[in-house]
Parts: sequence; C-alpha cells; structure tokens
Amino acid sequence: MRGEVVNVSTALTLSGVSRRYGAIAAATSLDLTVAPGEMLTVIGPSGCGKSTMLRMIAGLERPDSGTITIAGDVVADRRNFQEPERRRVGLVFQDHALFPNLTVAKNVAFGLNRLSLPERRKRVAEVLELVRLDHLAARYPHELSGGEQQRVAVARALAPRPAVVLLDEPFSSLDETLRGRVRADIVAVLKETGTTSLLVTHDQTEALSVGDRVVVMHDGVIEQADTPEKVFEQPATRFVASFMGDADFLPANVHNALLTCEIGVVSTVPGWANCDVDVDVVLRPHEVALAPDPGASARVVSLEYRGAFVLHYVRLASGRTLRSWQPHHVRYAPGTAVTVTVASGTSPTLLVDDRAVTEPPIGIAGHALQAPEPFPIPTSR
Ligand SMILES: Nc1ncnc2c1ncn2[C@@H]1O[C@H](COP(=O)(O)OP(=O)(O)OP(=O)(O)O)[C@@H](O)[C@H]1O
Repeated sequence: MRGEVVNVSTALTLSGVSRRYGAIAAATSLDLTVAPGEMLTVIGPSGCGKSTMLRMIAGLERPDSGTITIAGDVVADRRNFQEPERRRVGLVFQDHALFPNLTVAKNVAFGLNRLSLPERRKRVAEVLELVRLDHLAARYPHELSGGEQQRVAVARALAPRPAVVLLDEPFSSLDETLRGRVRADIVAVLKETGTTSLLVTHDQTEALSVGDRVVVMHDGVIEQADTPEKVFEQPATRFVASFMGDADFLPANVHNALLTCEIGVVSTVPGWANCDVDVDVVLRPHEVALAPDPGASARVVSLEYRGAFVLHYVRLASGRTLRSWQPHHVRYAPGTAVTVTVASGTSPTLLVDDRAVTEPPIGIAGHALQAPEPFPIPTSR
C-alpha cells in the first residue's frame, strides 16, 4: 500500500535537545535530522540515553532544552510542549503492550477515535492486511504468537498514519528463530509504506543490516549518525570503532604519507605527505593477516572458534594484543610464532586522541614537515 509518506522535507528534527535526571545527563545536545521514509537504527550501551531520546520525541518526557520538530510542527521547545496524543508519533515497545481484553481489530482501532465507524473499519482492515493478519482480526492477544502480537503492535502504530514510528527494542522478546522473520516482515512493511522510523536495538548486526542510517549513542551523546558502511568502515570516534564490531588499537605514526606501527608499514595515507604525526590505528580482525614464521616475535595466545571463522588472539613483542580472523579450517595453536601484517587494500581509521582524523592534524600531535619548495625561488643579488 502506498500513499503514507509524509510530504515534508524533514520528518523529524532534534536540535540541541538535552535532558538531565538530577546529576545524570541522559541526553546532551542531541542534533538529528531524519528524512521522510528514512529508517534509523539507534544503538549504544545500556544507559546511554536511547530510550530518553525516544521518549522525548514521543512526548513522554520533556526536554530541558532544545527543539523537536515533527513533520514541520514544533512539538517541544522552550515555550511549547505538545502532549503525546497530539503528536503524529506511533510507538512499538518490546512487550507489545496490547490490550489483553480487546480483539486484534479493536487494539488496532484504538487510536482512530476521530474517524467515523466505516472509516475506522476500513483503516483497520487496511493495516491488518498490510501486516498479513487480516484473518486474525477477531482473536485476542493471548491467542497469538509473539511474532503475531508484534505485528499487531506495528499495525496499531501505523493505523493513525503517523509521521514517525518509534520502535524500542521491538524484537528482543522474541526467540532467535522467530526474531529474524518478524524483523524482516516488519521492516518490509515500514519500508513499503515509506514510514519514517527510529528503531532502538542492542544488536549490532540488526543496527547495520536494517538501518538506512545508524545512530550510535554513548553517555547521552550522539557519537555518529551515518550510513552503516560509514559507521563500520569510517568510525568517527574510538568509541564507535570499538562498539560497532571488534577493533584493536595500535600506536602508529604517519611519516610522509606512510603509516607504520609495531607490525610494520600498514598503508599509505594519501594527502598526508610532508607530515610526521603520531596517531592510533584501528585494526579490525578481518584486516589482520597471520603467517606462521618461527623467527617472528608475535605469538598466538588463544583461539575462539566462531563457526565461519576462528578468532586468533596474538600477542605482539610490545605485549599488545591484536585479533585476527582466520577461515574456519585454519587454527594456529597457542604458542605459534606468526608474522602479522595488514591485509592489502586496507585503509584503516586513524585516531588522534579519541577522534578519527582524515587530514593531518597539524598542531595537535606531531608536526608538519617543511614542504619542499616546488620551484627554486630566484634570489636577487
Ligand atoms: N526517570 C528517570 N529518573 C532518573 N534517571 C533516569 C530516568 N530515566 C532514565 N534515567 C537515567 O538516564 C540514563 C539514560 O537512560 P535511558 O533509559 O535513556 O538509557 P537506554 O540507552 O535506553 O538504556 P537501556 O539500553 O538499558 O534501555 C540512565 O543513566 C538512566 O539511569
């Protein structure tokens, strides 16, 4: 079914939105712009402020400062605060939160009081068809599976044609087998209807595979809001690098565009000619190659079998540890001496302090070398 897209240039905007609970800064100066039809996944450690952000968008919490705009309406700022029922926001929670004493159809009809009875019936039928539950309209929630209950919750959220749907860990109460299927069904419905949505998850794979963009939060701050590829391949901070996938960090140096660290030359860094800068290099296990070599100083210390690959922990001469993925049939026994290199084609993230840098940070760490003069300068005598 089409025609549900909200026709405004941004569906949701947060601008400098903050919220404290006493001494706890649950959300600090959040800035986020969500385009109509975009699906954002929101991820971060427990207590980082994900739910607080969702609750402020829904109107269940009031920001201390900042502005929230939904489909062109300012719903919260210094002067205004629109109540949740007046905001065009649909909510889906982990526990479905269906009314146990109402049928599926009545649960879905719940937010449609303003429609006439025939309009309400039509809309309920439409959204139930959308989530492929039209045949279960007369059932009660306890007569449904967990996945079906969650699809009802999504139908109920979509029924009033919200500008934004907020889903707070909607799949975490489902078992592993069901989870993938329900997630695929629900994501398909949200995409098909062009619904703008924010989906909170604890699952990195879910965040990367489902989101058009991924919002990574830490300590009440948005550390990065970017495409899944950028968040994984070009993390903006040390935290994002280590939270989204496995990452190890080695002290390194860029000298005249050559990145070197304890394991040798890692790569060239175009644009970093004429520099001598100390950085940390981020290395992911799939980028680290191993080759047994009795003369090498690095040693395999342990292995973890992960099914498709075997994670090798390697101690370098300095005592630092790197991790390396090896194919499932490769196992270098603990104690094996190995040469460690970086897989060709890798362009690793470089950090100065805790932030990624793409240009030489002159004046922060290290220094720019004197550039050779391109032409001899004529001297007058
Ligand atoms: N009503 C409240 N009163 C006091 N502190 C609160 C309240 N709600 C949240 N907090 C605190 O604010 C911080 C952010 O909480 P929030 O629930 O937003 O985190 P979260 O990222 O959603 O966590 P989780 O993944 O565990 O659900 C936490 O330190 C939490 O203890």
